[in-house]
Order: sequence, then structure tokens, then C-alpha cells
Amino acid sequence: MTILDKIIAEKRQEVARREAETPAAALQALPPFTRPVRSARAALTAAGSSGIIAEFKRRSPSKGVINGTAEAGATTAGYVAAGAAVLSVLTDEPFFGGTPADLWAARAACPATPILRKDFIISEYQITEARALGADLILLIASCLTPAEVQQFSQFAHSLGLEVLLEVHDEAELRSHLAEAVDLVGVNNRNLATFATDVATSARLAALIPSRFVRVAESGLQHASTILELRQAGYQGFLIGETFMKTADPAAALAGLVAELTTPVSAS
Ligand SMILES: O=C(O)c1ccccc1NCC(=O)[C@H](O)[C@H](O)COP(=O)(O)O
Repeated sequence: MTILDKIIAEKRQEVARREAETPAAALQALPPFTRPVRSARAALTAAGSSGIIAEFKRRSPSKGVINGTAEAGATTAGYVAAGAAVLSVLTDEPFFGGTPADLWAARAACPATPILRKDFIISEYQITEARALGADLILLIASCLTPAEVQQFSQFAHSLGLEVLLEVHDEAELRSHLAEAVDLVGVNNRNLATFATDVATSARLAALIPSRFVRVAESGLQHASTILELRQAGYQGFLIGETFMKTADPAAALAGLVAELTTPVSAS
């Protein structure tokens, strides 16, 4: 059993529990359910966008504790001030130490910035929950879903006004799961079964993603030079968690990266 199998098995129990506690109708009655959605597509493709999707990530199965003290509202507000185009907030508790309350806190602190609910979506209930928590887009992971589920969940997300980021890791997943209904396509450089991370994965798959989708490179990104290379390859979004969160000041780490991305290379 891989870690992903374990995450999904636990997620099925968690979702059943949450749905029994708070039915979808109750979520639909919460004020954020009808708030205007901010478009991640628009934020990533706007002129001058940093393209950075800055992630609030306390811990992970591959790295253990990354940051045991950061608070979601303050950290995401710092990210926005430092130039993040989009925010990502992990809401999985057992494996990542995130909570739905983290998403609430980020939403309250950053009303104008698109927020990705980063979780392992396996049911429409979680998409309704994402909307009620104040998210603007959801993640669908190809390796956890059938192509038919990607289609169904994308259409359901759109019916709630949410955008969809489809995550793939290789050519086969891209071929089998890419659906017209998704808005952004992310290439995860991390193999979720083995944790092996190689940024060359994004470079390899770039040309296979039709340009009508916003391309997002995910995981293992550390250096401005890598981001500049991936921009050349056609990427407009760069999902980064650990590189920022492992520092004492995640927002300052992001500000440093943004400064490097915008500093012209000297001709000497
Ligand atoms: O990060 C993990 O160890 C992990 C393990 C199993 C499933 C998902 C996992 N990560 C989720 C992500 O996609 C990353 O949080 C995201 O792409 C940011 O990655 P990084 O910049 O390397 O923190």
C-alpha cells in the first residue's frame, strides 16, 4: 500500500464523518458560499504576475514537520504582500497538519487573492465544502481519480463557480485524464508513491499540455533559475510550499525569490 493509498483510504472515512456532521445543505447556507470567486487563471496570466502559488504547508509525508509554528492567516497575508499571485492552503489534517480553519483564516486575511483548497478530493461534498470555506479553485489529482470522476467533479466545481487544477505526474495520466472541463493543468514533479522529486518532469511534459490550459509546475521548486527555465517552457504557475515554509519567515523567502525573478540578468 502506497502513502497515497493510505491517504485516500483515510480520506473516505473522514469525508463520510464530515458529511454526517455537516450536510451539504448546511454548507450552502454559510456566507462564503455565495461570495464572488477570484480567478486563479486570471491572476496567473495577468501582465506582470509573479506566477507564484504560495502554499501554507505545516508538514508532509515526505518531509515530516516543515513548520510547527506558522499561523495560516498571518503567513498567507505575508505571502500576498510579498507578491504571491495565488495561495494554496492544505486542509488535510492527518498527513499534512492542515485544517479547514486554516482556509477560513487565509480567506479572512486575503480577501482579494485566489485560494486553492489543497486536499485529496474524492467526492462532490468536498467541493461544496471548498466553496463554503472560501476557496476559489480545487485540486483534482489524476492518480486518485478516474477520468470520468475528473469530468464529473470539474463540471460540479464549475456549477459552483470554482476553477479546477488537474494534477498529473506523467504522460500516461495526461493522456487518460485531461478533460476540456479543467482550467489549469499542474505537473507534479513529485511521484506521490515514491516521493522522488525531479523538476525535469515539468520540463518534459510542458509541450504535451495544450496552450489553452494554464500550465502549473508543482513541487520541488527552489531556485529562480528553474522558474525562469520553466517559464520559457510555457509554465505560468509555480506551486511552492516547502521552500518558503521551512524558513523562519516564509513571506521573506517568497519576497527574495520574487526579487530574483524580476532582477534583470546583467549583460557582463
Ligand atoms: O509533499 C508531500 O510529501 C506529498 C506527499 C504525498 C502527496 C502529496 C504531497 N504533497 C502535496 C503537494 O503537491 C505539494 O505540497 C506542493 O506541490 C508543494 O510542493 P513543495 O514545494 O515541494 O512543498
